[in-house]
Amino acid sequence: MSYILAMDQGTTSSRAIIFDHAAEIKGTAQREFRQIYPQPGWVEHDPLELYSSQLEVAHEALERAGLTAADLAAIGIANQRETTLVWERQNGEPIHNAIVWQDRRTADTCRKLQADGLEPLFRERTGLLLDPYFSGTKLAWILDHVPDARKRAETGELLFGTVDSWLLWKLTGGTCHFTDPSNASRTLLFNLATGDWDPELLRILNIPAAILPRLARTSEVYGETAPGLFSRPVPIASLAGDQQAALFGQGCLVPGMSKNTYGTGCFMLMHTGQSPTVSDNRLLTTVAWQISDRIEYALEGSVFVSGAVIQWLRDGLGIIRSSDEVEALAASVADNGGVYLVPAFAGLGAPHWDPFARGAIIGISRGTTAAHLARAALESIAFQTTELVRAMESDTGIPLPELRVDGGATVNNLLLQIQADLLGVPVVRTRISDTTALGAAFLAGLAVDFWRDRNDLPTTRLRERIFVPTLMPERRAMMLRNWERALQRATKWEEPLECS
Ligand SMILES: Nc1ncnc2c1ncn2[C@@H]1O[C@H](COP(=O)(O)OP(=O)(O)O)[C@@H](O)[C@H]1O
Ligand SMILES: O=P(O)(O)OC[C@H](O)CO
Repeated sequence: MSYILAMDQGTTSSRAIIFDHAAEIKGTAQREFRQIYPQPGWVEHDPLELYSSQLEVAHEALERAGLTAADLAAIGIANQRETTLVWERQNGEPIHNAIVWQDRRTADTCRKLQADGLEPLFRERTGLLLDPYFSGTKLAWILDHVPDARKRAETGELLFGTVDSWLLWKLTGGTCHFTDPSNASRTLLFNLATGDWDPELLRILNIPAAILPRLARTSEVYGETAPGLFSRPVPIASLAGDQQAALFGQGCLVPGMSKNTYGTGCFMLMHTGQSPTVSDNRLLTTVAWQISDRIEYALEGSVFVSGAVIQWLRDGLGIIRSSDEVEALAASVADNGGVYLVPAFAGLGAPHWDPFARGAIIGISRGTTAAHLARAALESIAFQTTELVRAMESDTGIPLPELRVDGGATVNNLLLQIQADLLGVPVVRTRISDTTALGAAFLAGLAVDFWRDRNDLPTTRLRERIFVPTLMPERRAMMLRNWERALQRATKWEEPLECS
Protein backbone atom coordinates (compact mmCIF):
# COMPACT_ATOMS: atom_id res chain seq x y z
CA MET A 1 0.00 0.00 0.00
CA SER A 2 2.53 2.52 -1.24
CA TYR A 3 0.38 5.03 -3.06
CA ILE A 4 -2.34 7.63 -2.58
CA LEU A 5 -5.02 8.24 -5.18
CA ALA A 6 -6.10 11.89 -5.38
CA MET A 7 -9.41 12.78 -6.98
CA ASP A 8 -9.60 16.36 -8.24
CA GLN A 9 -13.14 17.08 -9.30
CA GLY A 10 -12.80 20.49 -11.04
CA THR A 11 -15.18 22.80 -12.86
CA THR A 12 -14.33 21.60 -16.34
CA SER A 13 -12.86 18.17 -15.78
CA SER A 14 -12.46 15.27 -13.36
CA ARG A 15 -8.89 14.22 -12.73
CA ALA A 16 -7.25 11.38 -10.86
CA ILE A 17 -3.58 11.32 -9.94
CA ILE A 18 -1.62 8.65 -8.12
CA PHE A 19 1.29 9.77 -5.94
CA ASP A 20 3.98 7.74 -4.27
CA HIS A 21 5.66 8.54 -0.95
CA ALA A 22 8.06 11.02 -2.58
CA ALA A 23 5.07 12.80 -4.21
CA GLU A 24 6.12 11.51 -7.63
CA ILE A 25 3.22 11.06 -10.03
CA LYS A 26 2.71 7.43 -11.00
CA GLY A 27 -0.43 7.65 -13.09
CA THR A 28 -2.91 10.28 -14.15
CA ALA A 29 -6.15 10.49 -16.09
CA GLN A 30 -8.51 13.33 -16.90
CA ARG A 31 -11.95 13.66 -18.49
CA GLU A 32 -13.92 16.76 -19.40
CA PHE A 33 -17.67 16.73 -18.82
CA ARG A 34 -20.62 18.72 -20.07
CA GLN A 35 -21.19 22.32 -19.08
CA ILE A 36 -24.91 22.99 -19.16
CA TYR A 37 -26.08 26.58 -19.77
CA PRO A 38 -29.90 26.56 -19.49
CA GLN A 39 -30.17 30.38 -19.60
CA PRO A 40 -27.71 33.29 -19.75
CA GLY A 41 -25.90 33.43 -16.41
CA TRP A 42 -26.95 29.90 -15.39
CA VAL A 43 -24.42 27.06 -15.24
CA GLU A 44 -25.20 23.47 -14.30
CA HIS A 45 -23.48 20.07 -14.18
CA ASP A 46 -25.07 16.64 -14.29
CA PRO A 47 -24.29 15.16 -10.83
CA LEU A 48 -24.18 11.61 -12.17
CA GLU A 49 -21.68 12.67 -14.82
CA LEU A 50 -19.49 14.30 -12.17
CA TYR A 51 -19.46 11.02 -10.27
CA SER A 52 -19.08 8.66 -13.22
CA SER A 53 -16.29 10.71 -14.82
CA GLN A 54 -14.48 10.80 -11.48
CA LEU A 55 -14.76 7.05 -11.00
CA GLU A 56 -13.68 6.34 -14.57
CA VAL A 57 -10.54 8.46 -14.32
CA ALA A 58 -9.66 6.82 -11.00
CA HIS A 59 -9.70 3.41 -12.71
CA GLU A 60 -7.83 4.74 -15.73
CA ALA A 61 -5.07 6.29 -13.56
CA LEU A 62 -4.66 3.01 -11.69
CA GLU A 63 -4.44 1.12 -14.95
CA ARG A 64 -1.85 3.54 -16.39
CA ALA A 65 0.24 3.21 -13.24
CA GLY A 66 -0.01 -0.59 -13.47
CA LEU A 67 -1.55 -0.65 -9.98
CA THR A 68 -4.70 -1.92 -8.31
CA ALA A 69 -6.70 -0.77 -5.30
CA ALA A 70 -4.60 -3.14 -3.20
CA ASP A 71 -1.68 -0.74 -3.73
CA LEU A 72 -3.57 2.25 -2.34
CA ALA A 73 -3.23 3.45 1.23
CA ALA A 74 -6.08 5.94 0.80
CA ILE A 75 -8.12 8.15 -1.51
CA GLY A 76 -8.14 11.94 -1.08
CA ILE A 77 -10.82 14.18 -2.57
CA ALA A 78 -10.48 17.81 -3.66
CA ASN A 79 -13.37 19.47 -5.42
CA GLN A 80 -14.75 22.56 -7.14
CA ARG A 81 -16.35 24.42 -4.26
CA GLU A 82 -19.78 26.06 -3.69
CA THR A 83 -21.40 23.98 -6.45
CA THR A 84 -24.65 22.82 -4.92
CA LEU A 85 -26.35 19.42 -5.10
CA VAL A 86 -29.47 17.91 -3.55
CA TRP A 87 -30.29 14.22 -3.75
CA GLU A 88 -32.61 11.56 -2.35
CA ARG A 89 -31.37 9.88 0.81
CA GLN A 90 -33.18 6.69 -0.22
CA ASN A 91 -31.58 6.04 -3.60
CA GLY A 92 -29.00 8.79 -4.26
CA GLU A 93 -31.03 10.23 -7.18
CA PRO A 94 -30.29 13.95 -7.67
CA ILE A 95 -33.47 16.06 -7.61
CA HIS A 96 -31.89 18.78 -9.77
CA ASN A 97 -28.73 19.37 -11.75
CA ALA A 98 -25.81 20.68 -9.70
CA ILE A 99 -25.91 24.49 -9.66
CA VAL A 100 -22.33 25.51 -10.38
CA TRP A 101 -20.43 28.17 -8.45
CA GLN A 102 -20.38 30.42 -11.54
CA ASP A 103 -24.20 30.44 -11.74
CA ARG A 104 -25.76 33.89 -11.18
CA ARG A 105 -29.43 32.91 -10.87
CA THR A 106 -29.68 34.04 -7.25
CA ALA A 107 -28.31 37.56 -7.85
CA ASP A 108 -31.71 39.11 -7.06
CA THR A 109 -32.07 37.05 -3.87
CA CYS A 110 -28.67 38.31 -2.76
CA ARG A 111 -29.61 41.86 -3.61
CA LYS A 112 -32.80 41.54 -1.56
CA LEU A 113 -30.88 40.16 1.43
CA GLN A 114 -28.50 43.11 1.10
CA ALA A 115 -31.42 45.53 0.94
CA ASP A 116 -32.73 43.96 4.16
CA GLY A 117 -29.44 44.95 5.77
CA LEU A 118 -28.24 41.38 6.27
CA GLU A 119 -24.81 41.53 4.63
CA PRO A 120 -22.93 42.58 7.80
CA LEU A 121 -24.40 39.59 9.68
CA PHE A 122 -23.43 37.09 6.97
CA ARG A 123 -20.02 38.71 6.66
CA GLU A 124 -19.36 38.57 10.38
CA ARG A 125 -20.52 34.98 10.80
CA THR A 126 -19.25 33.38 7.58
CA GLY A 127 -16.43 35.63 6.33
CA LEU A 128 -18.23 35.80 2.94
CA LEU A 129 -20.34 38.36 1.10
CA LEU A 130 -23.86 38.10 -0.23
CA ASP A 131 -23.01 36.99 -3.74
CA PRO A 132 -24.67 34.25 -5.82
CA TYR A 133 -21.25 32.54 -5.91
CA PHE A 134 -21.83 30.80 -2.58
CA SER A 135 -23.98 27.72 -1.97
CA GLY A 136 -26.60 29.05 0.48
CA THR A 137 -28.84 30.91 -1.94
CA LYS A 138 -28.40 28.17 -4.57
CA LEU A 139 -29.64 25.57 -2.09
CA ALA A 140 -32.59 27.80 -1.17
CA TRP A 141 -33.34 28.15 -4.89
CA ILE A 142 -33.52 24.37 -5.36
CA LEU A 143 -35.76 24.02 -2.30
CA ASP A 144 -38.00 26.77 -3.70
CA HIS A 145 -38.23 25.42 -7.23
CA VAL A 146 -38.40 21.62 -7.01
CA PRO A 147 -41.94 20.61 -5.95
CA ASP A 148 -42.18 19.51 -2.30
CA ALA A 149 -38.42 19.81 -1.85
CA ARG A 150 -38.47 21.96 1.27
CA LYS A 151 -41.04 19.71 2.98
CA ARG A 152 -39.03 16.63 2.08
CA ALA A 153 -35.84 18.30 3.29
CA GLU A 154 -37.48 18.87 6.67
CA THR A 155 -38.37 15.20 7.00
CA GLY A 156 -34.80 14.16 6.18
CA GLU A 157 -35.68 12.56 2.82
CA LEU A 158 -33.30 14.88 0.92
CA LEU A 159 -29.60 15.52 1.39
CA PHE A 160 -27.58 18.58 0.43
CA GLY A 161 -23.92 18.56 -0.36
CA THR A 162 -21.16 20.34 -2.16
CA VAL A 163 -19.25 18.11 -4.57
CA ASP A 164 -17.08 16.60 -1.80
CA SER A 165 -20.15 15.32 0.05
CA TRP A 166 -21.74 14.04 -3.14
CA LEU A 167 -18.66 12.06 -4.20
CA LEU A 168 -18.19 10.68 -0.68
CA TRP A 169 -21.83 9.61 -0.53
CA LYS A 170 -21.66 7.87 -3.91
CA LEU A 171 -18.25 6.28 -3.31
CA THR A 172 -19.30 4.87 0.05
CA GLY A 173 -22.52 3.44 -1.36
CA GLY A 174 -24.72 5.99 0.40
CA THR A 175 -23.37 5.43 3.89
CA CYS A 176 -21.40 8.64 4.61
CA HIS A 177 -22.87 12.14 4.50
CA PHE A 178 -20.05 14.44 5.62
CA THR A 179 -18.37 17.63 4.56
CA ASP A 180 -15.28 19.38 5.90
CA PRO A 181 -14.89 22.98 7.13
CA SER A 182 -12.98 24.12 4.01
CA ASN A 183 -16.03 23.29 1.91
CA ALA A 184 -18.59 24.23 4.56
CA SER A 185 -17.03 27.68 4.87
CA ARG A 186 -18.13 28.40 1.28
CA THR A 187 -21.84 27.80 1.87
CA LEU A 188 -22.93 31.01 3.70
CA LEU A 189 -24.24 28.63 6.39
CA PHE A 190 -21.06 27.90 8.38
CA ASN A 191 -20.12 29.95 11.42
CA LEU A 192 -16.37 30.58 11.42
CA ALA A 193 -16.25 31.23 15.16
CA THR A 194 -18.21 28.17 16.35
CA GLY A 195 -16.97 25.83 13.60
CA ASP A 196 -20.55 24.66 13.08
CA TRP A 197 -23.64 25.34 10.97
CA ASP A 198 -25.27 28.61 12.03
CA PRO A 199 -28.96 28.22 13.07
CA GLU A 200 -29.80 31.89 12.51
CA LEU A 201 -28.42 31.94 8.97
CA LEU A 202 -30.26 28.69 8.22
CA ARG A 203 -33.47 30.35 9.40
CA ILE A 204 -32.90 33.46 7.27
CA LEU A 205 -32.32 31.37 4.15
CA ASN A 206 -35.13 28.96 5.12
CA ILE A 207 -32.92 25.87 5.00
CA PRO A 208 -33.87 22.88 7.18
CA ALA A 209 -30.91 21.62 9.23
CA ALA A 210 -31.89 18.01 8.48
CA ILE A 211 -30.62 18.35 4.90
CA LEU A 212 -27.05 19.30 5.90
CA PRO A 213 -24.05 16.97 5.96
CA ARG A 214 -22.24 16.29 9.22
CA LEU A 215 -19.04 18.22 9.74
CA ALA A 216 -15.84 16.20 9.83
CA ARG A 217 -12.18 17.17 9.57
CA THR A 218 -10.38 17.88 6.31
CA SER A 219 -8.05 14.97 6.98
CA GLU A 220 -9.56 11.84 8.53
CA VAL A 221 -10.95 8.47 7.47
CA TYR A 222 -14.66 8.95 6.79
CA GLY A 223 -15.38 5.51 5.39
CA GLU A 224 -14.37 3.03 2.69
CA THR A 225 -15.31 2.70 -0.95
CA ALA A 226 -18.37 0.51 -1.45
CA PRO A 227 -17.82 -3.14 -2.42
CA GLY A 228 -17.51 -3.59 -6.16
CA LEU A 229 -16.25 -0.10 -6.99
CA PHE A 230 -12.59 -1.14 -6.77
CA SER A 231 -10.93 -4.54 -6.41
CA ARG A 232 -10.96 -3.95 -2.66
CA PRO A 233 -12.40 -1.26 -0.36
CA VAL A 234 -10.13 1.79 -0.04
CA PRO A 235 -10.31 4.30 2.86
CA ILE A 236 -11.41 7.80 1.88
CA ALA A 237 -9.26 10.06 4.03
CA SER A 238 -9.54 13.69 2.92
CA LEU A 239 -12.21 16.12 1.76
CA ALA A 240 -10.99 19.58 0.82
CA GLY A 241 -12.09 22.49 -1.31
CA ASP A 242 -9.77 22.48 -4.31
CA GLN A 243 -8.28 25.91 -3.60
CA GLN A 244 -7.48 25.06 -0.01
CA ALA A 245 -6.05 21.74 -1.18
CA ALA A 246 -3.80 23.66 -3.58
CA LEU A 247 -2.65 25.91 -0.71
CA PHE A 248 -1.71 22.77 1.19
CA GLY A 249 -0.10 21.17 -1.88
CA GLN A 250 2.01 24.30 -2.40
CA GLY A 251 3.35 23.86 1.11
CA CYS A 252 1.79 27.14 2.30
CA LEU A 253 1.38 25.74 5.78
CA VAL A 254 2.31 28.72 7.93
CA PRO A 255 0.82 32.23 8.22
CA GLY A 256 1.77 34.69 5.48
CA MET A 257 2.35 32.09 2.74
CA SER A 258 0.16 32.36 -0.34
CA LYS A 259 -0.51 30.87 -3.75
CA ASN A 260 -2.56 31.67 -6.82
CA THR A 261 -4.23 28.95 -8.88
CA TYR A 262 -5.05 29.69 -12.53
CA GLY A 263 -7.83 27.37 -13.62
CA THR A 264 -11.31 28.26 -14.86
CA GLY A 265 -11.09 31.14 -12.39
CA CYS A 266 -8.19 32.46 -10.31
CA PHE A 267 -8.09 31.80 -6.62
CA MET A 268 -5.49 33.43 -4.44
CA LEU A 269 -5.24 32.25 -0.85
CA MET A 270 -3.02 33.32 2.00
CA HIS A 271 -2.66 31.19 5.12
CA THR A 272 -3.50 33.42 8.10
CA GLY A 273 -3.11 31.06 11.06
CA GLN A 274 -5.50 29.88 13.73
CA SER A 275 -7.78 32.89 13.93
CA PRO A 276 -9.86 34.37 11.11
CA THR A 277 -8.52 37.62 9.59
CA VAL A 278 -11.15 40.14 8.51
CA SER A 279 -10.57 41.90 5.20
CA ASP A 280 -11.02 45.63 4.67
CA ASN A 281 -10.77 45.09 0.92
CA ARG A 282 -13.68 42.76 0.27
CA LEU A 283 -11.60 39.61 0.28
CA LEU A 284 -13.11 36.51 1.86
CA THR A 285 -12.23 34.94 5.17
CA THR A 286 -12.35 31.21 4.77
CA VAL A 287 -11.29 27.97 6.41
CA ALA A 288 -7.99 26.64 5.09
CA TRP A 289 -8.42 23.20 6.66
CA GLN A 290 -8.99 21.42 9.92
CA ILE A 291 -6.49 18.69 10.64
CA SER A 292 -6.41 18.74 14.43
CA ASP A 293 -8.91 20.21 16.90
CA ARG A 294 -7.97 23.70 15.70
CA ILE A 295 -9.24 25.16 12.46
CA GLU A 296 -6.70 27.04 10.31
CA TYR A 297 -7.88 30.01 8.27
CA ALA A 298 -7.06 31.81 5.04
CA LEU A 299 -7.82 35.05 3.25
CA GLU A 300 -9.03 34.51 -0.28
CA GLY A 301 -9.50 36.51 -3.43
CA SER A 302 -11.65 34.76 -6.05
CA VAL A 303 -11.75 35.78 -9.70
CA PHE A 304 -14.50 34.05 -11.65
CA VAL A 305 -13.03 34.03 -15.15
CA SER A 306 -9.37 33.47 -15.93
CA GLY A 307 -8.54 30.32 -17.94
CA ALA A 308 -12.19 30.39 -19.04
CA VAL A 309 -11.42 33.45 -21.17
CA ILE A 310 -9.02 31.29 -23.18
CA GLN A 311 -11.77 28.71 -23.66
CA TRP A 312 -13.93 31.56 -24.94
CA LEU A 313 -11.26 32.56 -27.49
CA ARG A 314 -11.33 28.93 -28.62
CA ASP A 315 -15.03 28.02 -28.43
CA GLY A 316 -16.73 31.42 -28.64
CA LEU A 317 -14.53 33.35 -31.08
CA GLY A 318 -12.72 30.49 -32.80
CA ILE A 319 -9.46 32.47 -33.03
CA ILE A 320 -7.48 29.51 -31.64
CA ARG A 321 -8.12 25.80 -32.07
CA SER A 322 -6.73 24.73 -28.73
CA SER A 323 -5.73 26.54 -25.54
CA ASP A 324 -2.02 25.95 -26.08
CA GLU A 325 -2.14 28.04 -29.30
CA VAL A 326 -2.89 31.22 -27.36
CA GLU A 327 0.68 31.76 -26.22
CA ALA A 328 2.18 31.90 -29.70
CA LEU A 329 -0.66 34.05 -31.00
CA ALA A 330 -0.33 36.54 -28.13
CA ALA A 331 3.46 36.56 -28.45
CA SER A 332 3.22 37.42 -32.16
CA VAL A 333 2.54 41.06 -31.19
CA ALA A 334 4.84 43.21 -29.07
CA ASP A 335 2.05 44.52 -26.88
CA ASN A 336 -1.73 44.72 -26.55
CA GLY A 337 -2.02 47.50 -29.13
CA GLY A 338 -4.16 49.49 -26.69
CA VAL A 339 -6.79 46.72 -26.33
CA TYR A 340 -8.13 45.84 -22.86
CA LEU A 341 -10.54 42.99 -22.25
CA VAL A 342 -12.56 42.64 -19.04
CA PRO A 343 -13.86 39.05 -18.93
CA ALA A 344 -16.79 39.74 -16.61
CA PHE A 345 -18.74 36.84 -18.14
CA ALA A 346 -20.17 35.84 -14.76
CA GLY A 347 -20.16 39.21 -13.04
CA LEU A 348 -16.99 40.10 -11.19
CA GLY A 349 -15.69 38.50 -8.01
CA ALA A 350 -13.13 39.93 -5.61
CA PRO A 351 -12.60 42.73 -4.91
CA HIS A 352 -15.58 44.13 -6.91
CA TRP A 353 -18.36 41.63 -6.16
CA ASP A 354 -20.59 42.92 -8.92
CA PRO A 355 -22.93 40.16 -10.14
CA PHE A 356 -24.29 42.48 -12.83
CA ALA A 357 -20.95 43.40 -14.44
CA ARG A 358 -20.62 42.22 -18.03
CA GLY A 359 -17.66 41.70 -20.32
CA ALA A 360 -16.11 44.59 -22.20
CA ILE A 361 -13.40 45.08 -24.80
CA ILE A 362 -12.11 48.61 -25.28
CA GLY A 363 -9.41 50.23 -27.36
CA ILE A 364 -10.25 48.41 -30.60
CA SER A 365 -8.99 50.16 -33.72
CA ARG A 366 -8.81 49.21 -37.39
CA GLY A 367 -5.36 47.79 -36.70
CA THR A 368 -6.59 45.41 -33.97
CA THR A 369 -5.99 41.75 -34.77
CA ALA A 370 -6.80 38.40 -33.19
CA ALA A 371 -3.30 38.49 -31.70
CA HIS A 372 -4.07 41.69 -29.80
CA LEU A 373 -7.25 40.12 -28.47
CA ALA A 374 -5.33 37.02 -27.38
CA ARG A 375 -2.79 39.22 -25.63
CA ALA A 376 -5.51 41.28 -23.96
CA ALA A 377 -7.15 38.05 -22.79
CA LEU A 378 -3.93 36.82 -21.17
CA GLU A 379 -3.36 40.24 -19.64
CA SER A 380 -6.88 40.24 -18.20
CA ILE A 381 -5.94 37.17 -16.16
CA ALA A 382 -2.83 38.89 -14.84
CA PHE A 383 -4.59 42.21 -14.16
CA GLN A 384 -7.25 40.50 -12.07
CA THR A 385 -4.61 38.66 -10.07
CA THR A 386 -2.71 41.90 -9.53
CA GLU A 387 -5.85 43.40 -7.99
CA LEU A 388 -6.07 40.45 -5.59
CA VAL A 389 -2.43 40.75 -4.58
CA ARG A 390 -2.78 44.47 -3.87
CA ALA A 391 -5.92 43.85 -1.78
CA MET A 392 -4.20 41.11 0.20
CA GLU A 393 -1.12 43.25 0.82
CA SER A 394 -3.30 46.06 2.04
CA ASP A 395 -5.23 43.73 4.40
CA THR A 396 -2.20 42.09 5.91
CA GLY A 397 0.36 44.87 5.66
CA ILE A 398 2.75 42.25 4.24
CA PRO A 399 4.24 43.04 0.79
CA LEU A 400 4.28 39.91 -1.30
CA PRO A 401 7.89 38.82 -1.89
CA GLU A 402 6.95 36.41 -4.69
CA LEU A 403 3.85 34.70 -6.05
CA ARG A 404 3.61 30.90 -6.08
CA VAL A 405 1.41 29.76 -8.93
CA ASP A 406 -0.22 26.56 -10.15
CA GLY A 407 -3.21 25.37 -12.17
CA GLY A 408 -3.92 24.50 -15.82
CA ALA A 409 -3.19 27.93 -17.30
CA THR A 410 0.29 28.15 -15.76
CA VAL A 411 1.72 26.08 -18.61
CA ASN A 412 1.60 29.44 -20.42
CA ASN A 413 5.02 31.08 -20.00
CA LEU A 414 3.91 34.38 -21.52
CA LEU A 415 1.05 34.63 -19.04
CA LEU A 416 3.44 34.16 -16.12
CA GLN A 417 5.92 36.68 -17.56
CA ILE A 418 3.11 39.24 -17.93
CA GLN A 419 2.08 38.41 -14.36
CA ALA A 420 5.58 39.03 -13.01
CA ASP A 421 5.77 42.26 -15.02
CA LEU A 422 2.47 43.59 -13.68
CA LEU A 423 3.22 42.63 -10.09
CA GLY A 424 6.85 43.67 -10.08
CA VAL A 425 7.82 40.54 -8.11
CA PRO A 426 8.98 37.09 -9.22
CA VAL A 427 6.38 34.48 -10.09
CA VAL A 428 7.33 30.95 -9.11
CA ARG A 429 5.90 27.98 -10.97
CA THR A 430 5.80 24.67 -9.16
CA ARG A 431 7.21 21.48 -10.58
CA ILE A 432 3.89 19.72 -10.09
CA SER A 433 1.19 21.92 -11.59
CA ASP A 434 -1.49 19.69 -10.07
CA THR A 435 -0.97 21.02 -6.57
CA THR A 436 -4.68 20.60 -5.88
CA ALA A 437 -4.41 16.85 -6.28
CA LEU A 438 -1.13 16.86 -4.39
CA GLY A 439 -2.79 18.69 -1.47
CA ALA A 440 -5.65 16.19 -1.42
CA ALA A 441 -3.07 13.37 -1.42
CA PHE A 442 -1.06 14.98 1.41
CA LEU A 443 -4.19 15.48 3.51
CA ALA A 444 -5.32 11.88 2.96
CA GLY A 445 -1.83 10.53 3.56
CA LEU A 446 -1.60 12.33 6.91
CA ALA A 447 -4.84 10.69 8.05
CA VAL A 448 -3.57 7.16 7.41
CA ASP A 449 0.03 7.71 8.58
CA PHE A 450 1.35 7.40 5.03
CA TRP A 451 3.18 10.60 6.00
CA ARG A 452 3.77 11.00 9.74
CA ASP A 453 3.22 14.74 10.06
CA ARG A 454 3.62 17.98 8.09
CA ASN A 455 7.40 17.89 8.40
CA ASP A 456 7.39 14.51 6.72
CA LEU A 457 5.68 15.88 3.57
CA PRO A 458 7.92 16.08 0.48
CA THR A 459 7.08 19.73 -0.29
CA THR A 460 10.52 21.25 -0.74
CA ARG A 461 11.39 20.25 -4.28
CA LEU A 462 8.45 21.98 -5.86
CA ARG A 463 10.02 24.96 -7.69
CA GLU A 464 10.27 24.51 -11.45
CA ARG A 465 10.78 27.99 -12.97
CA ILE A 466 10.93 31.56 -11.74
CA PHE A 467 9.64 34.43 -13.92
CA VAL A 468 11.43 37.69 -13.09
CA PRO A 469 9.82 41.10 -13.83
CA THR A 470 11.37 43.04 -16.72
CA LEU A 471 8.77 45.73 -17.49
CA MET A 472 9.61 49.38 -16.80
CA PRO A 473 7.62 50.70 -13.79
CA GLU A 474 6.14 53.60 -15.83
CA ARG A 475 4.74 51.22 -18.41
CA ARG A 476 3.33 48.97 -15.69
CA ALA A 477 1.61 51.96 -14.06
CA MET A 478 0.17 53.06 -17.40
CA MET A 479 -1.22 49.58 -18.12
CA LEU A 480 -2.80 49.38 -14.67
CA ARG A 481 -4.44 52.78 -15.16
CA ASN A 482 -5.88 51.64 -18.49
CA TRP A 483 -7.18 48.44 -16.88
CA GLU A 484 -8.97 50.59 -14.29
CA ARG A 485 -10.62 52.56 -17.05
CA ALA A 486 -11.71 49.38 -18.83
CA LEU A 487 -13.13 48.08 -15.54
CA GLN A 488 -15.22 51.20 -15.13
CA ARG A 489 -16.90 50.41 -18.42
CA ALA A 490 -17.72 46.83 -17.44
CA THR A 491 -19.07 47.42 -13.96
CA LYS A 492 -21.97 49.09 -12.23
CA TRP A 493 -24.74 48.19 -14.63
CA GLU A 494 -27.72 48.70 -12.34
CA GLU A 495 -29.61 45.93 -14.04
CA PRO A 496 -28.22 43.21 -16.28
CA LEU A 497 -28.42 44.13 -19.97
CA GLU A 498 -31.74 43.22 -21.50
CA CYS A 499 -31.69 40.35 -23.96
CA SER A 500 -34.58 39.40 -26.20
N1 LIG B 1 -1.75 27.21 -22.68
C1 LIG B 1 -2.73 27.78 -21.97
N2 LIG B 1 -2.78 29.12 -21.81
C2 LIG B 1 -3.74 29.70 -21.09
N3 LIG B 1 -4.74 29.03 -20.50
C3 LIG B 1 -4.76 27.71 -20.61
C4 LIG B 1 -3.77 27.01 -21.35
N4 LIG B 1 -4.06 25.67 -21.28
C5 LIG B 1 -5.17 25.57 -20.52
N5 LIG B 1 -5.60 26.79 -20.14
C6 LIG B 1 -6.78 27.10 -19.33
O1 LIG B 1 -6.69 26.45 -18.09
C7 LIG B 1 -8.00 26.09 -17.63
C8 LIG B 1 -7.97 24.67 -17.14
O2 LIG B 1 -7.20 24.62 -15.97
P1 LIG B 1 -7.60 23.62 -14.81
O3 LIG B 1 -6.64 23.89 -13.69
O4 LIG B 1 -7.68 22.27 -15.39
O5 LIG B 1 -9.07 24.19 -14.49
P2 LIG B 1 -10.29 23.66 -13.60
O6 LIG B 1 -9.69 22.95 -12.40
O7 LIG B 1 -10.97 24.94 -13.26
O8 LIG B 1 -11.17 22.79 -14.43
C9 LIG B 1 -8.94 26.26 -18.79
O9 LIG B 1 -9.80 27.34 -18.53
C10 LIG B 1 -8.02 26.55 -19.98
O10 LIG B 1 -8.57 27.50 -20.87
O1 LIG C 1 -12.56 23.85 -10.43
P1 LIG C 1 -11.65 25.01 -10.26
O2 LIG C 1 -10.24 24.63 -10.10
O3 LIG C 1 -11.89 26.05 -11.28
O4 LIG C 1 -12.05 25.69 -8.84
C1 LIG C 1 -13.31 26.19 -8.64
C2 LIG C 1 -13.39 26.83 -7.28
O5 LIG C 1 -13.30 25.90 -6.26
C3 LIG C 1 -14.64 27.64 -7.16
O6 LIG C 1 -14.66 28.32 -5.94
